[in-house]
Amino acid sequence: MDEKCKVVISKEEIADKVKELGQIITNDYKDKNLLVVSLLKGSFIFTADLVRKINLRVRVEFMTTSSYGSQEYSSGKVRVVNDLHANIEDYDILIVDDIVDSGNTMKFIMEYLRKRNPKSVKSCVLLDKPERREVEIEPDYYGFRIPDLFIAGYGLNYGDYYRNVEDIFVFEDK
Ligand SMILES: O=P(O)(O)OC[C@H]1O[C@H](OP(=O)(O)OP(=O)(O)O)[C@H](O)[C@@H]1O
Ligand SMILES: Nc1nc2[nH]cnc2c(=O)[nH]1
Repeated sequence: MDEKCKVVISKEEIADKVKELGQIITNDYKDKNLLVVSLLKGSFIFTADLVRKINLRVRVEFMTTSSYGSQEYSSGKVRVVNDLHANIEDYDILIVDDIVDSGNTMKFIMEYLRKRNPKSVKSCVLLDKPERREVEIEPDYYGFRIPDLFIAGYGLNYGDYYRNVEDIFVFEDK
């Protein structure tokens, strides 16, 4: 990272929060049949950390969704680039994503998966940006509420890069 970047949430704060979320989810899902559905690409790092803090027998599957392309605003059109092919009727689904911003992605995917008759569908995101909401949706679990900043790092991209940065940061000149 260079001097034009400012850390918004440090890797230490993220690690503490992920551990806390893992403990809450462990408790809430102890009598359920948990299937984590991770929305790529942005959630790959959060999912990898979160599922290791869930102390249960958990199945993990992935879908790839896209609505931003290289832009800083949602196109409003969510594309399922790679679908989930498993039969999910016996499972309690927890959709895991890095961020809820406009809400378009999470709302669309929750409705999309509900049509396949799972036992339950809930959402878990590390970041919630409520000021930018375009549709009505509240994540069931979230790590941090953040203001209207376009952030990167910890899985979130800027252009096609920066997903590997350990902290969550903003470019100060953007
Ligand atoms: O609430 P929304 O406005 O829909 O924004 C949230 C979505 O935007 C990002 O995905 P993106 O479409 O950029 O694809 P990516 O996962 O490949 O980064 C992010 O990973 C979420 O999935
Ligand atoms: N990288 C990145 N992707 C997003 N998708 C929705 N909001 C954001 C954001 O603030 N940063």
